[in-house]
Amino acid sequence: MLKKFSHTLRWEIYMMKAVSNKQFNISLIFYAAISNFNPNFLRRLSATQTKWTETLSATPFRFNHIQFRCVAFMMQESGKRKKPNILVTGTPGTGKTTMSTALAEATLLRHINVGELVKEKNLHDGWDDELDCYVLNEDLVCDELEDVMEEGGNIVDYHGCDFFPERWFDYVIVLQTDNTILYDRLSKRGYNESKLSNNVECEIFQVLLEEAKESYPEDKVVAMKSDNIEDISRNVATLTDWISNWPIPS
Ligand SMILES: Nc1ncnc2c1ncn2[C@@H]1O[C@H](COP(=O)(O)OP(=O)(O)OP(=O)(O)O)[C@@H](O)[C@H]1O
Repeated sequence: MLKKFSHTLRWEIYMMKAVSNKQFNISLIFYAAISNFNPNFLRRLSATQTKWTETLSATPFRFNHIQFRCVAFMMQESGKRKKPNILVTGTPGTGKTTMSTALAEATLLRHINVGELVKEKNLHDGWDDELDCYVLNEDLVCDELEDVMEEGGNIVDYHGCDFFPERWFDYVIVLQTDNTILYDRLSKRGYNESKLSNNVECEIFQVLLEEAKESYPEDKVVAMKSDNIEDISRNVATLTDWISNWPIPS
């Protein structure tokens, strides 16, 4: 009896901490729901009724009324992020890494350079000689990022955007650069003629902007000019302002 009580109490303390830090996950939630909790504790947690109740009605779990509300509340809370996630995309050379680094310094958000991550963690299916780059494995990349994206507070930098889950991002920034400036930047990198013209054409036809508009709601997608240092400073200031005013969930 005493053993059961102390086990329950330990879980209650753990759950209270998890709830206040918003660090719970679905398995923990179900554990809570099917555990023998003190009704007062469950009542405290279930103060908020949510639309998750409809989802929960469809599950095979049999909850009592209080457990049901408790789980609904925690599921709703677990879907919220304390900090926004930002995707910075654009043709190679438009300045994604340069701007993301400066933005991460200004906001203390985490900068994730997907190209580097793919190399570092082997999240690819080998090297493409023709395109002169790794063939990214989208499933491996998404699996690798899922947990940190759920947490929030990430600046993801990649020259593609259509394979990430839409729900991950609060803002999608598409950097754009004047064609001749981009040509010069990519020549300095030593790109061969075919890679160079492919990328400049991609910029001329605004391929990344179209991809972003097709993959995310229009109000999340913003194009920003990135021709010179002043553009970077202005973009970083604008984004820092958005991030600091990003709604903290109640
Ligand atoms: N707004 C800018 N003004 C001046 N120079 C810039 C600007 N943005 C980037 N550069 C320069 O262009 C080069 C490419 O920048 P960067 O590596 O940030 O581009 P990227 O979009 O991240 O490229 P990739 O997709 O290949 O990683 C760097 O030498 C950087 O200093």
